[in-house]
This record gives sequence, structure tokens and C-alpha cells, in this order.
Amino acid sequence: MHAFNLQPQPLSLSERLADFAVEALIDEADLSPKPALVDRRGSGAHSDLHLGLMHASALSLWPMFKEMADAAISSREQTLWRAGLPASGCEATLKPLITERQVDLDARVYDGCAAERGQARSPHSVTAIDLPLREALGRIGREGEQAMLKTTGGVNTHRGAIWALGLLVAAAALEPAAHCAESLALRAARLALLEDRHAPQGNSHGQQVARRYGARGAREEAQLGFPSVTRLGLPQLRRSRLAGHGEQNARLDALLAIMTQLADTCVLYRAGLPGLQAMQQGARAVLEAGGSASLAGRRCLHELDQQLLAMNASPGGAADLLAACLLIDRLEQEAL
Ligand SMILES: CC(C)(COP(=O)(O)OP(=O)(O)OC[C@H]1O[C@@H](n2cnc3c(N)ncnc32)[C@H](O)[C@@H]1O)[C@@H](O)C(=O)NCCC(=O)NCCS
Ligand SMILES: Nc1ncnc2c1ncn2[C@@H]1O[C@H](COP(=O)(O)OP(=O)(O)OP(=O)(O)O)[C@@H](O)[C@H]1O
Repeated sequence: MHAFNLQPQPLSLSERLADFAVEALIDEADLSPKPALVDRRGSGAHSDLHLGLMHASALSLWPMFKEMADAAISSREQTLWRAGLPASGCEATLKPLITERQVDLDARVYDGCAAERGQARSPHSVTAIDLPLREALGRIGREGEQAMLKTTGGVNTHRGAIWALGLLVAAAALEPAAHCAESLALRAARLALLEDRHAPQGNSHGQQVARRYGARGAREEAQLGFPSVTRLGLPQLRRSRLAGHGEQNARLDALLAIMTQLADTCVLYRAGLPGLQAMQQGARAVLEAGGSASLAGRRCLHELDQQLLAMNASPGGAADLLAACLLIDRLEQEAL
């Protein structure tokens, strides 16, 4: 026996999920040129952010993502144990879920992903999505926010991303074999639909925007199963890849596709409805001109960048959802 074991230890599921989440955040930050966002060129519309800070913040969140995945894994194991099932199986039948909205989400999961399993599934399978898990994720997310703020000296670099990617990491850990985009996003939605009783009642920018414009932002996007990602970002990412546009252009196109329809509360808070309209119309113009890979599309992208900078309208919510898109894309490709 040697004193040192030089064999690399295989990473656990939760470690791999934390790696994927941090990589998605770093890839999003590095992607350039993004309109009015922090990227390799500079700080966009943000006076208090820069690329190094985004990287440091992303890395500081690794333990948080791992802890969220661990919480989901142990919730699943406990549920299986209570149901008298071996931890390797997840096809057992449990009680129906609580709300009609959740049952509706369930139906969409099983319609969308039946092919993934090659067999029909009971709509009430074990997924261990319950209030204790939701509240554990809320606590871990709030602690992660504190770690982020400590790293950045109090600047909000990744608040929205903690929420979106945290839910997705937990959703992936709950059923590692079911990693098609729809099923992942809808498991995350079921978590987001549960009300965390310990969430502090704040007066965030998102809440102010909700009162003023009725846009429910990050919370609603998650509760609906990340439609901006599954219906806009991911399909565009695939279309642009298939068209041979190159990976960076495909990612920019995915961001733009998300921007065409998102009610981004960062933009609404900073630049109101004119800012949101400029973001959505400008993003549409780039895609209609041929996307980021074309010369005409690049010109429109430059115009959009200038216009959003002039309005101080940074699409931070769309950036978070691009990171979510990259994470889901990665999870779909990996055997967990
Ligand atoms: C739900 C969250 C995002 C708070 O949302 P709220 O709109 O009140 O806050 P705030 O304006 O500070 O931040 C929202 C962030 O979401 C992003 N965002 C903005 N618009 C959108 C949108 N339409 N869709 C998705 N994300 C968006 C932006 O990055 C923005 O900065 C979240 O921070 C939260 O509640 N955290 C509590 C801890 C918790 O439960 N964590 C669970 C971890 S899984
Ligand atoms: N590349 C990026 N550049 C800028 N913001 C990003 C980027 N990627 C993600 N974001 C998201 O944007 C949000 C930061 O946006 P913003 O600074 O407008 O939020 P805020 O703290 O609510 O507002 P303000 O800075 O106006 O006080 C973060 O929650 C973060 O998740």
C-alpha cells in the first residue's frame, strides 16, 4: 500500500452537477459580444461588475450547488426508503401530487419524455419533491447568496442564476436518468411552485417591478418550467449549431432568442417598458437579419448593444436563462 493514492477519485454525482453549473455560469460570462452585459469586452451597462468578479462569484457558488444536489439526493433516498423501495429504482407509485397545477405539470413531463424511457410511466412516480426539500434549497440558496456577496464585496453578480441553476441542479439530482430538457425543467418547476415559509419578505427590484408592471420575473419563469429556455433558447441553440454557425454564435443566438420574449425584470427596473421593448425588438431584428454569424446580424447586434447601453438596460435575467440553457444542454448530453 502506498502512502499516497495518486489515482484520481471519480467525482460524485453532486460534484459533477456543481461542476456543470459553475461551467455554465463561466461560459455565459465569457460569451461575447453580449448586448449591455458583462463579457470579455467589458462591463456592459454595469458600473459595479467586471468579468473577473463574475468568474470569482461563479466559483464561490460551487459548494452551494453541490449542497443543493446532496439535499435532493438525500430527499429521494428518504422517499424511496419510506415507500419501501430500493434506492436504485424510481418507478414506484406514490400518492398523487397536491395541486392541480402540479398534476398538469406532471402530465406534460410524462407526455414530453415518455420516449426517453422507452416505456409509459405512472404520472405519480417517486420524485421526492416536497416542502422539506424546497425549504432546504431555499436555506442553501440564501447561504450561497451570502457567500457570493462576501466574494464580490456586496455586489449582486448571480442572484437570479442561483435561483434558476439551483433548481435545475436539484432537479437533475432527483432523477439523474431522466435528463431530457422538458422533464428536468418541469421537475424544477414543481420545486419552484412550493412556497418556502422561511423566505424573507423583501423589497427586491423584481418585487418592485412586479407591483409596477405585473411582471413576475424569475419566480414565474421557474414555476412555468423555464419556457424561455425550453421553447426559445434551446431550440435556437440547436438550429444555429445545425446551420453550422459555430458554438459561440449559436450561444449568442440562443441568448437573443430568449431576449425576444422575456419580461426581464432587470431591464424593466432599469429602463421601464421602453427598455423592454428595445430589448425584445432589437433581439428579433438580429435573428431576422441572419443571427450572430451573419454580417447583417452582427450590425444589428452592435446597434442593439449601443441602444441598450444608452438606456442602461442590462438583460441580466436573459443572461441567467442562457446559463440555464447551457446547463440543460450539457445535462442532456452527459450520462449522469
Ligand atoms: C426568486 C428569486 C430570484 C428572487 O426574485 P426577485 O424577482 O424577487 O428578485 P431580484 O429582483 O433581486 O432578482 C431576480 C433576478 O432574476 C433574474 N431575472 C429577471 N427577470 C427574469 C425573468 N423574467 N426570468 C428569469 N430570471 C429573471 C435576474 O438576474 C434578476 O437579477 C430568488 O432570489 C429567491 O427568492 N431567492 C430566495 C432563496 C431561494 O429560495 N433559493 C432557492 C434556491 S433553488
Ligand atoms: N454577464 C452578465 N452581466 C450582467 N448581469 C448578469 C450576467 N449574467 C447574469 N447576470 C444577472 O443579472 C443580475 C444583475 O443584474 P442587475 O445588476 O441589474 O441586478 P440588480 O442588483 O437587481 O440591479 P442594480 O445593479 O441596478 O442595482 C444578477 O442577478 C445576475 O444573475
